[in-house]
Amino acid sequence: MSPDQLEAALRQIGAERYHNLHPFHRALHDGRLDRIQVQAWALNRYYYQSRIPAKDATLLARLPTPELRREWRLRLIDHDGDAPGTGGVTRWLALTDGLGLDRDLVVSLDALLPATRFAVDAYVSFVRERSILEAIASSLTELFSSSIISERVAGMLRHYDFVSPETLSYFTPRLLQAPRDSDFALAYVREHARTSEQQAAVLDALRFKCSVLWSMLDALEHAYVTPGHVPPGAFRPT
Ligand SMILES: O=C(O)c1cc(C(=O)O)c2c(n1)C(=O)C(=O)c1cc(C(=O)O)[nH]c1-2
Repeated sequence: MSPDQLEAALRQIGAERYHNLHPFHRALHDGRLDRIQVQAWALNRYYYQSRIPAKDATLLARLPTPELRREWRLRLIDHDGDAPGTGGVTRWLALTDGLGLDRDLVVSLDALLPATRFAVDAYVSFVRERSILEAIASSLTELFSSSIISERVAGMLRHYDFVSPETLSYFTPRLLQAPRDSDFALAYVREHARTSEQQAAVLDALRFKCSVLWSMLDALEHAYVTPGHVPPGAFRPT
C-alpha cells in the first residue's frame, strides 16, 4: 500500500469501529441518560484518563531519539500538567466534581467496573509490549476524537441541566491537543509502516484500540442501562 492508501485504510477503520458509534455514546450525547448513568461514565472514564500518562511514559522511555521524545513528552505535560492543579487528569476531576461524585471515591478506583480496568490495562500493556510502530499507531483513535468531543459537549450542554461549560472544560484543550498528536502519529506511521507486515500490524493496532474504547462502553451499557447488572463492588446509584 502507498502511504495514502494506508491512511485511507486507517480512516476506514475509524469510520466503522470508533466509539462514536456505540449506543451508550449515542444515548449520552442525545440526552437519554440520567445523572447516575452520566456519573458512571465519568467515574469509569477517569481510569482511562489517569492511565494515559503511564501509557505515554512507558512509550517515551523506549523512543530512540531526542526529537521523538520531545514530541511525545508533550502528551505527559498535557495530562499531568507542569504544576499542581494543572493538566488533563486534574481537569477530569473537575468534571467528576461537577457531576456530584465524591472525589475520594473516584480517585480510589474502588468503584470501577471490572471491564474498565481490564480494557485500560490492556491498552497500557499493548503500548509497553508491542513495537514502537504499533504503540504509536494505537494512539490513532485520536484522529477521530475531535468530532466526537464537539458533538459530546454540544449535546450534553443542550440536554442535561446538571452539566455546565465549566464542568466540561476538560474537553476544550483536547480540541487542539488531539489534532496535534494525531497529525504527528499519522505522519510517523505513514513514514515507517513500509512492508505489508508492518502495515497489517498498524491496522491491527488501531482495531485493537477501537476495541478497548468499545468494550469500556459495552461494560457501562450492561451495568447501568440494562437494569440490575451492576457488578459486585462497582459504583451504585445512591
Ligand atoms: O473523549 C473521547 O472520546 C476521547 C477519545 C480518545 C481516543 O480516541 O483515544 C482520547 C480522549 N478522548 C482523550 O481525552 C485523551 O486524552 C486521549 C489520549 C489518547 C491516547 O490514545 O493516547 N486517546 C484519547
